[in-house]
Amino acid sequence: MPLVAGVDSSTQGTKIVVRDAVTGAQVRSARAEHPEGTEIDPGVWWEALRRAAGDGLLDGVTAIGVAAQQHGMVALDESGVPVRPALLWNDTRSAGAARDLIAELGGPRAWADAVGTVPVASLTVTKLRWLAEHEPANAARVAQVMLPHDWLTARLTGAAEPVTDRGDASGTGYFSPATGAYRPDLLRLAFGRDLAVPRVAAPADALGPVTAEGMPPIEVVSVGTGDNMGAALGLDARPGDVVVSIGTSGTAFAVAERPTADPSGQVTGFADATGRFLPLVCTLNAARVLSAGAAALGLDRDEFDAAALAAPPGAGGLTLLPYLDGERTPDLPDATGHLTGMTRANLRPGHLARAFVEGLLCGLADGVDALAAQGVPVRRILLIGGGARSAAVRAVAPQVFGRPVLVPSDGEYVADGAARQAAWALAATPEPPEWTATAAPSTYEADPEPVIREQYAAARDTIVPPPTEPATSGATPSAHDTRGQR
Ligand SMILES: Nc1ncnc2c1ncn2[C@@H]1O[C@H](COP(=O)(O)OP(=O)(O)O)[C@@H](O)[C@H]1O
Ligand SMILES: O=C(CO)[C@@H](O)[C@H](O)COP(=O)(O)O
Repeated sequence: MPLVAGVDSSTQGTKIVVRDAVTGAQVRSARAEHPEGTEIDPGVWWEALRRAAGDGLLDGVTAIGVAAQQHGMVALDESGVPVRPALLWNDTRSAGAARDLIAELGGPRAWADAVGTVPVASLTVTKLRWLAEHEPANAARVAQVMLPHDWLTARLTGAAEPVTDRGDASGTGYFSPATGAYRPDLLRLAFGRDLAVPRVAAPADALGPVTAEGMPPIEVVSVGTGDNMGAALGLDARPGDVVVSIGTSGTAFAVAERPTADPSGQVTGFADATGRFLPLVCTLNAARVLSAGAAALGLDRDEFDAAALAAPPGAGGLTLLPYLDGERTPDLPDATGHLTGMTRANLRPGHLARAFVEGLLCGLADGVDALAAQGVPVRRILLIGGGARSAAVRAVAPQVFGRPVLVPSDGEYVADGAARQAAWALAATPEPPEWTATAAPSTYEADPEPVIREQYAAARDTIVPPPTEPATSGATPSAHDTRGQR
């Protein structure tokens, strides 16, 4: 049986799965951690990949693909050496650059029309501006810019010409998913001059063999993609499915046949890994809200979940706005968390734990509303990512989203998507292979508890300014919307 491997190089770690190319059955898997931080030497990703791939994990593998955290700026000199550590998607130092770039192009709508996305600090284009302004000596040495998955794919193949896909390219801010072409004018606007960028390959292209020293002789490397695009492919998400991922980032996204262009900036109009589109909302605060809450309360994960589940919906009036690392959606890069509604009666560990779980989920429910406002159909919600392993998250999610929530069997869906792309490149078929060896998701149901989102919306609206450009494709701008209480 031919074997394929998928790599997920995400913020907190590298995960690799090896699957049967035909059925998709999982054969083995491994992971290696990344250090904390919002900038990192790309070599650390490579070493993590090699560690995870150790002990013969990739023996017998015929094709491999890499999906990685989106947006990270890997800026390289003439000889392909990084001029500085990569700035990651969750680094907010370029928030001022984002504001400047929006003004210089003529406002948020101009950006949404140009590239489907209004820049925030996460986008590569703003990091290039920051580099040009704050580190001119480094900027002067930059010859080419690429994304984390592009860099890892180039390390695997050793190819002189770096390659990317339209999914990951769509998160740069200088590529239009609607036209499928780079916007070198926007790169120049940000950086002041041209830079070499990777060639955008077709979704199922096969790039050639792995040539990296110390790696097994794998025949085919696929084009790879961004991690959220990888998850959509790994889950085989179809129109009507909204995936809510609780990893380092919180994301809500859906596969769409048409591009989106949300001038309110809440929905980023990305491309997917199959030739379609991937409207997406991303928050900076997700699974680590749970670990921060548990640490503050001196509880382990299970104790934290049990405490949250013992408290009532709405936590007796306690509400957390979980902007612990600043926030991206809503666009509040310098925000901190807010805990409101404290009384002597609700200042108890269980109520606090519940407020952390509810605050995290309400931010993502706002994201689902923002997708719906762009015309994205919401028929099923699929919950994935490390945070979806939490019993409290699984139980509270249907109360917050106001509908049942499906939790696919525990797995690494980003890595699975990269593996499925590798199998696609191997098969050279028009569509990705249908994998049959996937378990049915578990369904979590509960009565909607509108009080949770009402409290959250009231707290949020005291600090979130109304959008300067309202969302246009749907009914209501979501940052001030509690329609998720269906
Ligand atoms: N049972 C659990 N309950 C709550 N959080 C969890 C659980 N298991 C893992 N996590 C959290 O999930 C996060 C990792 O999720 P993952 O989706 O792998 O992130 P990323 O892809 O960004 O590296 C970590 O912050 C970890 O603490
Ligand atoms: O910036 C985004 C999406 O636009 C993030 O979703 C990153 O792609 C990082 O993902 P995780 O490490 O949380 O999976």
